[in-house]
Amino acid sequence: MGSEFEPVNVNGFQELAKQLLPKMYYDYFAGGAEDEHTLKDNLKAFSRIMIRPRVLVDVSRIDSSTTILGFKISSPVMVAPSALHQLAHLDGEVATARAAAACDTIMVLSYNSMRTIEEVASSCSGIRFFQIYVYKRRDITAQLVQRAENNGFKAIVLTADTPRLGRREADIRNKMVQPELKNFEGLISTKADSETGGSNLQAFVDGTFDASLSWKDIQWLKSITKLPILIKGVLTHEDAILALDAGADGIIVSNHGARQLDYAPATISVLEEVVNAVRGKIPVLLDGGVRRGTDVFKAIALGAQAVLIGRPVIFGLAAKGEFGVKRVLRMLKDEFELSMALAGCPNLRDITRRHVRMEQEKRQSML
Ligand SMILES: Cc1cc2nc3c(=O)[nH]c(=O)nc-3n(C[C@H](O)[C@H](O)[C@H](O)COP(=O)(O)O)c2cc1C
Ligand SMILES: CC(C)CC(=O)C(=O)O
Repeated sequence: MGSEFEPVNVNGFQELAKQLLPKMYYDYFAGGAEDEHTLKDNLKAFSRIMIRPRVLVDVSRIDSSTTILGFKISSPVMVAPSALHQLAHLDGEVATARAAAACDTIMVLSYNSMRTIEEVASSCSGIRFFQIYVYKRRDITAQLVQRAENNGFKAIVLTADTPRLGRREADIRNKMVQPELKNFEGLISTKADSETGGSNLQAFVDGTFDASLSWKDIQWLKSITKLPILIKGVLTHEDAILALDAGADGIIVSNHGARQLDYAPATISVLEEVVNAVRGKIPVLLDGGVRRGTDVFKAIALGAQAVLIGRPVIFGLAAKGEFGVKRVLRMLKDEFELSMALAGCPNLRDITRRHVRMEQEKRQSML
């Protein structure tokens, strides 16, 4: 199988990426924390949910578009923030941004991107959010937030699940080296030496990230930006309520693609808990393990406004650059629209809780 192999679903891009990338980089992108239990469960939990299709509904027109924080997107599949895109493809985050814009969806740019905020912003028009970690040097985080705001980014995504780096054993074995990050040039060194001789990511995070960050700091974040703030990494109803109380404008149910706390729950298994706590007051989004249009359908049925995809984008980028990312986004949109048609839901608002059956509901099946 050479690089001529043409994937027919997003998993095919992972196979291609594995053939093409150096092992150190493929493992960094694909891997999860420790036993990778949650990594597997993010996928398995989707497969435990069944769809209850309705028939004889007029589905001659399918509209999968939706609105997130007032921004219209062509389907509820967005690009999750992920670091270091130039390790997948030379064009890096610029290619990803162009693909997202061409597919009329929102890209969340990672704080740890390799192309700068300015390069991405000037590469094409498109709706973009900016993801942040908070550094011990808060002035640096504040400067990046300001730059994102000045460059037309529309929201800030605060990643809340990374006070320390999860233990990614493949990276430790491979002695993964994080390249220096251009966004921070002249501000802070993003070079780090591993004390144990393994991956340097741990040393980098320990040296720069502020592990004291807590709910009260949302007020600080609000004081430095006018942009709406989404909290990424919420997995419980308790934290959903705290996010609401802190004045968050949105929640992303996420376990960081199973790269942080292993044995954290699969995201789709806790989505409903968060949605019920939020009671429609702010949008709830989800990422983690979305690989099929049917996964998107299940997340929408359980109350998500949209989903984000991480690895599929990186694998599309690694395999075929901007074109590969477009293919991934289009495949998921097409598959999602097919699911909508086959389940009897012409619009997103037609997809309801009654269109899915969770495993624990099997015995009292309404089918
Ligand atoms: C290689 C890689 C790098 C990531 N980097 C970031 C990051 O910089 N910031 C962040 O908030 N999340 C990061 N994530 C997590 C993603 O935003 C997202 O939560 C996750 O990838 C979703 O799961 P999926 O890969 O199964 O779609 C990263 C994920 C991967 C795979
Ligand atoms: C350096 C890391 C914190 C980037 C990241 O979020 C990840 O690799 O999951």
